[in-house]
Amino acid sequence: MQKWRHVFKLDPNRKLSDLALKMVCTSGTDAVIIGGTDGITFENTFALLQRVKQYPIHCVQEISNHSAVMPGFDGYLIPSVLNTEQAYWIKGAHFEAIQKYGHLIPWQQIALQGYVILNPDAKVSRLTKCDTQLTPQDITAYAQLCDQLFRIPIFYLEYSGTYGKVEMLKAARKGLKQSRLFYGGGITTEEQAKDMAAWADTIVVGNLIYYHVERAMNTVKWVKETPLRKGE
Ligand SMILES: CC(C)=CCC/C(C)=C/CC/C(C)=C/CC/C(C)=C/CC/C(C)=C/CC/C(C)=C/CC/C(C)=C/COP(=O)(O)OP(=O)(O)O
Ligand SMILES: O=P(O)(O)OC[C@@H](O)CO
Ligand SMILES: [Mg+2]
Repeated sequence: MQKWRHVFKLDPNRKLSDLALKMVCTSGTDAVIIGGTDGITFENTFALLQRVKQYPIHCVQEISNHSAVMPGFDGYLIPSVLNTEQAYWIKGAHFEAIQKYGHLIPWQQIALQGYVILNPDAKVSRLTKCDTQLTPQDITAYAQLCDQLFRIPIFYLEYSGTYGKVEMLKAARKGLKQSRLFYGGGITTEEQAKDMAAWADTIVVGNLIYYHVERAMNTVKWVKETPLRKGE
């Protein structure tokens, strides 16, 4: 995870042809994340994991509900939503999962992600009732909260389904010292990929795989050829 520059996120609740899956897994991306907001079950997660396992690519699960928790992944990403008032999405679901699986949890393979979700129309925003009306100053403060106070290893700026604002990414970068900065949301063009890759350590591409897989393949090179800027 410390070296990831580009990753694809696959949704077990969406159809993907064998050819498209092969393209994703042999694209040169650094890892495949399996997860999504709704309709995620043990069965569809298991089926997708088995398909991805045919390829020599790191595959991690991003856990969004208890019933899909599954052994066999190379690692686990656990979201915690920072810009919600609902404690359940910050730590409540996590408490329940630990009560259920505590004795089985491979702690060394787990990383927490501090999410700030900024697209009000994404399913994940509606689910977690997050406050998306944030200023760049708010984003810098959330980044500091994540990094300096909570010491969470990943700060994830999430625009799922829509392309975000570079200014928000710059504001996040300002507040970070240790945490990695993930950006995900609406990347479809070379310019978008490069503009975000200049500020984020890791770029996550999801939806594009499902409607234009050839273009999604290009995002790997667009991101990887972009140098990372750490200051203005
Ligand atoms: C051996 C064994 C059993 C191994 C596993 C052990 C293990 C790792 C146990 C789990 C420990 C643990 C603490 C789990 C946490 C459980 C949990 C349910 C946490 C809550 C996570 C959370 C805040 C979910 C809310 C939704 C969310 C933030 C999802 C992240 C993914 C995301 C943002 C997807 C984007 O949404 P998408 O579906 O693409 O949306 P659009 O359709 O709108 O684009
Ligand atoms: O699906 P897109 O909009 O590419 O976003 C990627 C990822 O951040 C979703 O959780
Ligand atoms: Mg999605």
